[in-house]
Amino acid sequence: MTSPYARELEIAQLAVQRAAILTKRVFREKAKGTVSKDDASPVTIGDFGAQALIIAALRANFPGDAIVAEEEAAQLRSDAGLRGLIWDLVRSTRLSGAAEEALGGVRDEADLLEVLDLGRSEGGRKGRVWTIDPIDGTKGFLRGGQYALALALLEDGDVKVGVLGCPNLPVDDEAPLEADIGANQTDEEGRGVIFSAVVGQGATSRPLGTGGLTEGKSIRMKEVTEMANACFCESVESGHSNQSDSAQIAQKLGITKPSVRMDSQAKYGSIARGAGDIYLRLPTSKTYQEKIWDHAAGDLIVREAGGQVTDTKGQRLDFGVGRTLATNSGVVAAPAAVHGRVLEVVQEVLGLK
Ligand SMILES: Nc1ncnc2c1ncn2[C@@H]1O[C@H](COP(=O)(O)O)[C@@H](O)[C@H]1OP(=O)(O)O
Ligand SMILES: [Mg+2]
Ligand SMILES: [Mg+2]
Ligand SMILES: [Mg+2]
Repeated sequence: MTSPYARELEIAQLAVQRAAILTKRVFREKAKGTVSKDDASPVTIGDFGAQALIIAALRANFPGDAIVAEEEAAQLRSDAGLRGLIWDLVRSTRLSGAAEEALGGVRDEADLLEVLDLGRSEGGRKGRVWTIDPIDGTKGFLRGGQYALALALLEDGDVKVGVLGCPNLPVDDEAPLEADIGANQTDEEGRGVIFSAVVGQGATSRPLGTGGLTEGKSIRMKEVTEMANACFCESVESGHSNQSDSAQIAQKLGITKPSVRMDSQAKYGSIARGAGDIYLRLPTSKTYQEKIWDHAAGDLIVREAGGQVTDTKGQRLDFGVGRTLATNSGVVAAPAAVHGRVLEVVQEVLGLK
């Protein structure tokens, strides 16, 4: 008997692997087709292309499922030049060998727009919903830092399958955390990893390849025996997480090492394999609502690796209330044994208790 969600996991990983071939191609090109979105955040031809390829794979394999994805086609309808660039990339990106046969493709430019807009579901508490962040950490991607391709399956609001493709993290689960890597290191041998998890089945890492999936290794969070030696991760962007609050929290916890700053859900993957210990995301504004695609895959991968993930109020992240985590505030992810202590100090510093 195959285990639950085996097919979803396989297709999700292949879809992420194929889309990562595209984002890596875009990174190597000088012109990344960067445009600004309404909220002034950047989006590139890599974001659109990767989203189209991932949705095409879901459409071919799970046609009845809803999809909540970050990007939409609107900008491409009025910009034929940008649309053409993305179409060229999408039609020429494939996995090697038989793996490609399991994944559907995009037929033409009109289909490209249609596929991108399949990701406009409102999400919610009912049924199967995939959530996609084609490039999480676009700013990191542009800088030559960390970024992730994130894909998760929710069922009735709970994360059942999570996949994170991290093209610029070391394959080696034992490799130390790097604060930042130079753009010229992104293509070096030994980088590119996929983290994955299925609810109740643990978490795994494997090299990010270009064809079929290679064998995975089970990953676990590291046990924190002494808080002083714990290593915590946070955003590079001070607008995404309050770095002065986190410095105070670290100090109160007796943590002596400086935080490691990296972009994207690579932070969740890194703590899940014990390269780091704690991930804090502390609100910088009262009005910003975290998006479900920025957390769903990472949340499950960390929990399946022995971690606990809550918001700053101590509540589980609730992926069933729509496209955003409207009822949550920030993120506190840590090994289960020390999560309570970390949360206590977070609440002290943020004045929540
Ligand atoms: N004010 C904000 N607070 C928290 N996260 C934000 C904020 N603005 C944007 N983000 C999102 O944070 C994510 C990156 O997180 P990190 O800094 O940890 O890598 C991105 O998905 C980004 O969204 P966007 O995709 O719109 O840029
Ligand atoms: Mg994101
Ligand atoms: Mg994104
Ligand atoms: Mg974005």
